[in-house]
Amino acid sequence: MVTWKRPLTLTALTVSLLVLAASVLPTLLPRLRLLSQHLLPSAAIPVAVTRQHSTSTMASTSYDHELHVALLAVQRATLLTKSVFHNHAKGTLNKSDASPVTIGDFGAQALIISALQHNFPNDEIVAEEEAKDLRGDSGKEVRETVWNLVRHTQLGDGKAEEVLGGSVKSADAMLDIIDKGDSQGGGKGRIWAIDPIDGTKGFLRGGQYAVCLALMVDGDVKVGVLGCPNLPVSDSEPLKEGIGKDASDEEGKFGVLFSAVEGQGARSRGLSKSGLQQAHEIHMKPLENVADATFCESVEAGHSSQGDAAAIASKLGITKSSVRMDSQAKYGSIARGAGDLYLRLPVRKDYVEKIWDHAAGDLIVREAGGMVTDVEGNRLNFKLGRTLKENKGVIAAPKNVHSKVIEAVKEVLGAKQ
Ligand SMILES: Nc1ncnc2c1ncn2[C@@H]1O[C@H](COP(=O)(O)O)[C@@H](OP(=O)(O)O)[C@H]1O
Ligand SMILES: [Mg+2]
Ligand SMILES: [Mg+2]
Ligand SMILES: [Mg+2]
Repeated sequence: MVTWKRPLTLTALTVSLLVLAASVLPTLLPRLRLLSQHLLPSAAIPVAVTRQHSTSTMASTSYDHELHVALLAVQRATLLTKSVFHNHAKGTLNKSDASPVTIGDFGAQALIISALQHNFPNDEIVAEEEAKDLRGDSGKEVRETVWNLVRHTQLGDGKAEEVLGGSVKSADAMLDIIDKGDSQGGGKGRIWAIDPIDGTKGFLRGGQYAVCLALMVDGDVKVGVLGCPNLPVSDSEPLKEGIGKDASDEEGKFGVLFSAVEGQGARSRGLSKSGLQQAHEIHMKPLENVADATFCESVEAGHSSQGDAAAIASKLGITKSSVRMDSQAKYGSIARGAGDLYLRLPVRKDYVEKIWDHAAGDLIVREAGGMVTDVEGNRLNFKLGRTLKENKGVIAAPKNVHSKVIEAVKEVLGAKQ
């Protein structure tokens, strides 16, 4: 019996100690927290976040590593698209929805996913393209061309290439990498959205296009990067459609790389063929009177109703003619103050916008001080899968005039019903 008595006494003692601790701790905890706030600078208070990927074990919500990888991955992909533009027949195929896809789209998607898989192997990826047309005998010629582009595209900075995990191992590996972008998306976990070439029609015409990458966490965009090789480097150059000056190519610089991290503002820097250039903050241009606005819209009348945009502009008293440019370069352009509004007005009732066409631009404009909604004034909802099925159109504007623009949009679109 003695052998039972000791443990029983010990257990009783432990239980009374626990009861005592439970009664004292609630009164002690707030005091301890107060004390720690006085003793520790706020930056030293750790913020816990569960990271799923294996390369970084540091708990942080800064997304520094994600941003760094995304910037380098997009910059490298723009080298491939530039090379396609200057040195190749574009190798255009028609997709099932009759929209074009080029060897540049496939190659850029392969390079970006390869970098994401190297750094964040557990993250999901929603990307626009798939490798189906590159497989088998019928896909051999395009596959070989894309493979040659992918394996020969490198940043001229060894450290940057190391961050991205170097080159893709084989043509077959490249096809599987392209198809890793088949996630169905949704509102849970870490999901990257990739548009390897947004504005493919602009790319083919020598107009604007953008290489787009965004990280969503539980459906909120946390990191957004847009590489726009044909935009002028300077934020103050007037907004115009068409190709930017290519002369700077000789110095290894061309176009612009926009980026934003939620809560940390938006930035831009020149694109380069090597490491990252120095970045600076960008902001929407202050606009007191909406009648003074410059607005941008799609070049393609099939993507956005230019008639409705003209009617809305006239209701707002806007007299400047619209600037038409392809791709998410429109988001970047208003975020840097080169224009004021972006109007995307539905042409067909049955068209659903894709998340990769908007995720990066949405964050970049909001972080630059703007507001981005659909034509009803609702925020874009990235939680619903590969498409924005709850939203129609896009209206991006400085915060102070956004509701005025939505009023005009509703009047014009409402009158058509
Ligand atoms: N009927 C339609 N309405 C709106 N957007 C459309 C559309 N058909 C295609 N698009 C999208 O418009 C994007 C280009 O936008 P913009 O007109 O602003 O340049 C295309 O991206 P891709 O070029 O990546 O395929 C495509 O996803
Ligand atoms: Mg497309
Ligand atoms: Mg697109
Ligand atoms: Mg695309």
